[in-house]
Amino acid sequence: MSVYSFSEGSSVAKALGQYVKNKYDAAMAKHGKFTLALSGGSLPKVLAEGLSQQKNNIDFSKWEVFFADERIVPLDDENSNYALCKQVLFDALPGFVPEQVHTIDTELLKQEPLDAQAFADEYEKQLVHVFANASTVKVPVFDLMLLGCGPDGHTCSLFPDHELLEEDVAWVAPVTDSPKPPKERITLTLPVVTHALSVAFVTTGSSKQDILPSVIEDSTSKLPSALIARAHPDRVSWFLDDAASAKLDKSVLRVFPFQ
Ligand SMILES: O=C(O)[C@H](O)[C@@H](O)[C@H](O)[C@H](O)COP(=O)(O)O
Repeated sequence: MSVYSFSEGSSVAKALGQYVKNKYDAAMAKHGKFTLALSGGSLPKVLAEGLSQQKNNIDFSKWEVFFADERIVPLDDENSNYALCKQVLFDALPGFVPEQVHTIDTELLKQEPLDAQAFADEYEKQLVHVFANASTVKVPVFDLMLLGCGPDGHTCSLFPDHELLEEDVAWVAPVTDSPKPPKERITLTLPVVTHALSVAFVTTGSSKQDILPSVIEDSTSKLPSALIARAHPDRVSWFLDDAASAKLDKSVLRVFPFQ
């Protein structure tokens, strides 16, 4: 696991931009596109700042973007992860192809009562379509997952002690009891997240400093972020600021290698 900590948010953003560009280059060399899953929360703004410094080096039309989790709300709702990403990323950087940014199917919002499972099933179909040559593969393999980590150790919409941590069949699952509002969401499941070629957690601010030692240093932790980080430690990077990393043992911190 590579854990990086930076003195300020702008340095986290710059390093994240360099890291994503590096993963994008590797994916382009391998299969001519870049498959990415994105979380909401604070991540999109940090990512946007980092990518704005790389925009002349990246062809965003080659990006195939899914949401690692999404709230079941209209796409222009203030709670929509898509709405936030549209504002700071897809409209702000040149070249994103709308058909390659995969949103929840808002037609399903018309159904009463709301059927979260239907949203998950439809989103899984979009994954099947994009990862079509995955017909022989049990799980889609993303080039990169960009995730947050909540103060309770949750990531995506996978919450501590939740039954979804046992899910080993579905690629996308409904959540109807999210402790973080809104309650209704869909999320990629652990099998999908842990099969990604690379996973980066982007976590800043002092509200994260108490949980990070359990997530990063405790090899027995059952917290969702820890389960992902431990699945393939060599594929996992953490982008922290010094406020978030304050309670980590300094020996876990690495020097950021990309320039
Ligand atoms: O839709 C969501 O709620 C997010 O995808 C969620 O999983 C987020 O990544 C974490 O809660 C961390 O959020 P912050 O970075 O804002 O703390």
